[in-house]
Amino acid sequence: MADTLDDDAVAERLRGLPAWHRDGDAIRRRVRAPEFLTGIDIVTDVARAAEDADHHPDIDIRWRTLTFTLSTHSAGGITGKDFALAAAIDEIAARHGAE
Ligand SMILES: C[C@H](O)[C@H](O)[C@H]1CNC2=NC(N)=NC(=O)C2=N1
Repeated sequence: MADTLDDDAVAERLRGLPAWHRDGDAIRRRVRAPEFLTGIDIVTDVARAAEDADHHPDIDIRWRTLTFTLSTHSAGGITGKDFALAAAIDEIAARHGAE
């Protein structure tokens, strides 16, 4: 099981991923897709990355706005796995022209 990161480590890593913020035991970002179906493509690509990593986000879809929430449930907090998937989500969002 991955170790949870302490508050300072979470804050330090968030500085490298400015689209993300902390909410309790999770990190979260909103992605605004150019079109609804582009948002669904983003969700599909994130789902594939999540399966590859065996680490899965909570995803909220509202028209063109996607919200991704990452936490390591088995560890009861935020771990390096969450930041690795966060970076992958940033790359996928950028590739699809999302903000
Ligand atoms: C057995 C498998 O590795 C676990 O159930 C994984 C699957 N995906 C997961 N995703 C997230 N976000 N947290 C987990 O603890 C987790 N556990």
